[in-house]
Amino acid sequence: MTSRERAAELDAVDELAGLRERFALPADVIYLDGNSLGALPASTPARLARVIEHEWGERLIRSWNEADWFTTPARVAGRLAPLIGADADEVAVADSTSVNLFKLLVAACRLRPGRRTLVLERGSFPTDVYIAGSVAELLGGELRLVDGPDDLPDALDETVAVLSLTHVDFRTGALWPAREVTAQAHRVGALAMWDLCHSAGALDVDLHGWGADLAVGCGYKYLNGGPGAPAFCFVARRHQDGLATPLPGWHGHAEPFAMGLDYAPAPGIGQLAVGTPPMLSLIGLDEALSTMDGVSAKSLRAKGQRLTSLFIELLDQWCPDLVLASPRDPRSRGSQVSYRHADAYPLVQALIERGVIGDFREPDIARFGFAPAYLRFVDVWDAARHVRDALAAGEHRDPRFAARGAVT
Ligand SMILES: Cc1ncc(COP(=O)(O)O)c(C=O)c1O
Ligand SMILES: Nc1c(O)cccc1C(=O)C[C@H](N)C(=O)O
Repeated sequence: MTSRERAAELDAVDELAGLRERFALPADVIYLDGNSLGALPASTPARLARVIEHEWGERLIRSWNEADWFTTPARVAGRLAPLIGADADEVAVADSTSVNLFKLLVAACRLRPGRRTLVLERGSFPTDVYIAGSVAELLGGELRLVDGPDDLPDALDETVAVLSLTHVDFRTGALWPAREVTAQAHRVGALAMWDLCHSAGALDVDLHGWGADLAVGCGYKYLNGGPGAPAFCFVARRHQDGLATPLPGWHGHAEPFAMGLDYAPAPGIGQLAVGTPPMLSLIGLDEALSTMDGVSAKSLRAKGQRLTSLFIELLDQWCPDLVLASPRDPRSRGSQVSYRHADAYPLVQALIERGVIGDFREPDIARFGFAPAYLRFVDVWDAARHVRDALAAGEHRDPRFAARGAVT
């Protein structure tokens, strides 16, 4: 790929090209941070304005029934399920990923009585490790951390209740082979749980195909639900009879308005609801998922692989000294590309000033996320060009960018 015209040709034959206009992206920005906060769907402002002004403002409490607020979580779960290879009644949309990790890690230990070891990867997103550590402490169990796939045979034994892994490494984009690793956990009788924060909406997640037991993920990255949009949980149907949440809130009660003092769980996945759903955020997620209606996870994944491969190919040519931190094989990589660089922080700031928004992750990672729903191949070409030009101009050494100001 040597000319921008070839990138434009790829856009011309891209079957997902039409999706871009469903998003409201600033004209002067190339947005490579959809793996942290997804873009705004064009129809979300009007939908939320209607909900605020009419459903909340005019109809007030009546909207819980009239506007189907009570059934919205299940409806949103139904829209999300096909993107993660699950059935609608195996998915709950509620709370944050952190809270859902807590609910499902405790539930996993309860589904495997007598076992109290939780196995996680040291490089997991930190919240996963914090929550699992707390669950281990509360249950009098052990948190065992592995460094990678080679450690699994030693770490997995008959004491393990659950192996919980982040499907895509948030720093490097490296991907766990989910089907094989799920089977490995099952061979010792453990459950396999997947954190899909960096997968849902960009990768061909296939929870049924993998044989996964449990999963969590967030709604505000590639699913574009908006900042702090509710997260999701998945519990395979075969585990739902034995499911026992540690957070028995009234929205997960079989009869919330009976207001009885005894907790009776709602059937199936329903008990994973806890308190009142954040309706505005939830409806934001509903609207965002409606922009993906009919879009297959497979086609998103295929485009994401081509976008990331093009970025790597261009930077290999133009900046051969850059150290790729992501796997070269697109099948082993999520929808992001990361580079290690001594000046990664100022480099990212310089790029942001140029309108190319990626992010920095400690200690030395410049991270670029490629949301297949709204990025074009010409964006990839332009972004790579900016990386080349910023480095060539020494902008990463500009003292203006040295001080760590931004936190995201
Ligand atoms: C892999 C992963 N897990 C968990 C989280 C935490 O999600 P939340 O802030 O919704 O709890 C994030 C992002 O913040 C993440 O990237
Ligand atoms: N959840 C975030 C937030 O509240 C503020 C800024 C960034 C985030 C993120 O989601 C970060 C993201 N999980 C990551 O992979 O780094």
